[in-house]
Amino acid sequence: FKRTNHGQHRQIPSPPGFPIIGNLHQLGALQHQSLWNLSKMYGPVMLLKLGKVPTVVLSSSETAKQALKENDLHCCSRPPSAGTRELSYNYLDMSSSPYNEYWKELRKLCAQELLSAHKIQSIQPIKDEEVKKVIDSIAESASLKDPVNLSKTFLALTTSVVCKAAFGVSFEETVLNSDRFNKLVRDAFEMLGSFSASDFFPHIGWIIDMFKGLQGRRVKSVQDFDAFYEQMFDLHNKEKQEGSDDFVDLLLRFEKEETVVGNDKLTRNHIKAILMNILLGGIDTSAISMTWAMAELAKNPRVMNKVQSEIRSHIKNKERISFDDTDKLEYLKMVIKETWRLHPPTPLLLPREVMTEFKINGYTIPVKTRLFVNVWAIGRDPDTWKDPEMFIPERFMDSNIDAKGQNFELLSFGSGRRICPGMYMGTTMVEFGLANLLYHFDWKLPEGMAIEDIDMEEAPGLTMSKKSELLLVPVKYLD
Ligand code: HEM
Repeated sequence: FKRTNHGQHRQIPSPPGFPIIGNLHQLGALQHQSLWNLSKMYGPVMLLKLGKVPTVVLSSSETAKQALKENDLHCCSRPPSAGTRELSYNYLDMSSSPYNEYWKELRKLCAQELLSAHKIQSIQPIKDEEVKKVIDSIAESASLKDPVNLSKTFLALTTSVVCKAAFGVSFEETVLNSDRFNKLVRDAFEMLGSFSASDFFPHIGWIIDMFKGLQGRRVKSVQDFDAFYEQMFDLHNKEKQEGSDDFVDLLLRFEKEETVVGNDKLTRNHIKAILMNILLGGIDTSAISMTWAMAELAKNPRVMNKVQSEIRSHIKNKERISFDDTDKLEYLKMVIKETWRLHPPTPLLLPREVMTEFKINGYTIPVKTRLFVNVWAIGRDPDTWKDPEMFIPERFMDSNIDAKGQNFELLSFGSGRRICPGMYMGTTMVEFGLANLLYHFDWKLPEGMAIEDIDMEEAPGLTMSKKSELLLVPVKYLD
């Protein structure tokens, strides 16, 4: 890195580090927060050495735009990582595949066949049914005046919707509701979120991972998932339901038709890797978004009242909210954007790897540099946002800013070639889930709890969930 920068290039500002570990010790448990604090001293383009890996962190909307828009093609690959290699069947999935023909064709296939607006609208009956179950269960708690654990409720909701869309409705009782399946998903999230030494010390890190037992746990997690997928494929082949076209049905059809992706025919391993993306990309992010939104609403009764009035005046006395109803809820959409500004579910996006040298703010970013975009920091940048720490959805009134990847102030889904392909699925899930819970119930704090007691601490991990579970007491709105 030094050689490339020597003489002819300006040095990228960089905090001093130690030999071998570089700046690793400066990454706290909440990496986006540590990096934000460092960026206040070293600027919006900052170089860190994480173990052996040169890493550039971008912390302003302007520098994010230079990378993700003006130079996207130079930096839209992904770095190799031991954790994702195992879970992705050697990078056969969308999120960890390097930028190449295979990734381009896979992404196109998934965008058209699995995650298109048309396909997502076709799974609306699944959402309707799952949300209805949630409402019935909350109504029971309301009649007993019991608090509801909203963190768990949202996670269970998104798990059922994503799994039924992916694996089919008919296996709900036998497989998807089982403890075994829930544990599989939990373990995989843990693997992805855990610190892996081999990602920072390419030649010796695996030894540390082995001693820590991480490597063994990874292999076990993948083996368990593999067995689960095989069981699913068998069930789909044996008990094919007429007219059913869940994601597994579609992918097995592509396999049968010998569909070519990149240079390979689609195999079972490709299908497993794609399903892994759907599960790990789709479940957590939407549930986290809904939990943070409800926590902010509980903390801000004015906003809670305003969003509920909007929903209730639009829906009137209908028993169920339809998919189309949510489209008209402008203030709810602002509440969600404001939630994503302060609590982006993936605060550093997914890491990118530079493929060809380019410049940001006049600094040269060499090939193979790892790139993080600190979306969390950008959402709190006082140069962009007035009163950045305050939850004020009205800031989006009369503003064109949305989270679809063109406004670099709000990058909850990323931007450029690697932008989240599940954006429509995620957004509609969050809008629909929140609209229903806010329409059917008022929400009070548990007895003895004051607004100041709502804890907004974040939990460490690849995705940023609320550390303590959110408990609120529902009061039924209509009987
Ligand atoms: C509120 C919900 C969601 C949020 C906030 C979110 C956020 C993100 C972010 C920030 C990225 C990285 C973008 C980048 O590197 O520039 C990403 C990538 C990805 N997301 Fe999502 N996501 C959500 C829902 C979903 C859903 C529902 C799915 C699939 C069912 C999904 C699948 C993926 C995949 C496969 C990638 C990797 C794309 C690639 O590298 O080509 N996400 N998501």
